[in-house]
Amino acid sequence: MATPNIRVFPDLAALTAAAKQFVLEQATGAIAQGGQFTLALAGGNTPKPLYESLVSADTPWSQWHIFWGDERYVPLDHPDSNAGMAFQAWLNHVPIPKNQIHPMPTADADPQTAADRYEQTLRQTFGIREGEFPRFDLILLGMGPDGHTASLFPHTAALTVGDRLITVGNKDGQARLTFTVPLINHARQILFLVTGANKQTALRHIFGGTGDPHLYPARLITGNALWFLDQAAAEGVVQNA
Ligand SMILES: O=C(O)[C@H](O)[C@@H](O)[C@H](O)[C@H](O)COP(=O)(O)O
Repeated sequence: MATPNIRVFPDLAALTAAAKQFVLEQATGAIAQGGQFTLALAGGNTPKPLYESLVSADTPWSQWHIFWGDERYVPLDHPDSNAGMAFQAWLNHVPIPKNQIHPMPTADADPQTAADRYEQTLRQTFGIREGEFPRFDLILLGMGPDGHTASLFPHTAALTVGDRLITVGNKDGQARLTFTVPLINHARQILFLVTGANKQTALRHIFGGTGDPHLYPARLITGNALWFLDQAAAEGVVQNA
C-alpha cells in the first residue's frame, strides 16, 4: 500500500471536530467547482457525532446530495438502519431537499432487486451509462475490527464484484446492500473514520500491506483515502501515535 494519509486525534470529540471541518471544506470546494456536493455516508456508531455536529453547519444545504455507502437490510425505522440513524441525528434537522437524499431501498423481498434499484438511482442521478462509475465528491467509511468497510465483509462474494456499482453484502448470513470496491475507489475523496483499540490489528495489516486482502477488505480501498484515527486505534500502529 502506498504510504497512507493518516491523522491521529486524542479522542472521538477531536476526530469529530476535524471530520466536520473536512467535510465542510470538501462541500465548499465541490459546490464552488460544480454547483453540488455528492456525499455517501457511513453507518455504524463512529460517524453519529459527526452527523449530529453537522446540524449547526452554515452551508448551502440545497446543493448537497446524500447517499449511503451501505445499509442493513431493514426498514428505515428499524434501530439498525444506517439511514434511520442519519435522519434522526442530522438529516431531519437541515433543509436538504428530500429528493436529494437517497436512502438505500430495503423493502424488496430480494436484496438483489434493491441493489439493482439503487444502482439505477445512481446512474440517473449522476447521468452515467452502463460500465461507467460515478465519481462521488466524498465517501465516508468506517472499519470494523475484522477490517470490513461499508458492507464488504471478509471472504464474501461482494469483494470480487467489479462490474457493478451496488451489490449485496453478507454479514453472518444477514443481507446488506453495499457500494462495490471499484465504486468506492472512483471517489474524488474517501475519508475513513476509525476509533477504538479493537481496530489496531486490522489497521496493522492494512497499513502494513500484510495478510490476505480478502481477510481485511479495507485493504481493497486503494483510492484517494484519508484516515482519521483516534489514539486508541492508532496505538502501536502509527509511529509516534
Ligand atoms: O453498516 C455498518 O455497520 C457500517 O457501514 C460499517 O461498515 C461500519 O462503518 C463499521 O462496522 C465500523 O462501525 P463502528 O464505527 O461502529 O465501529
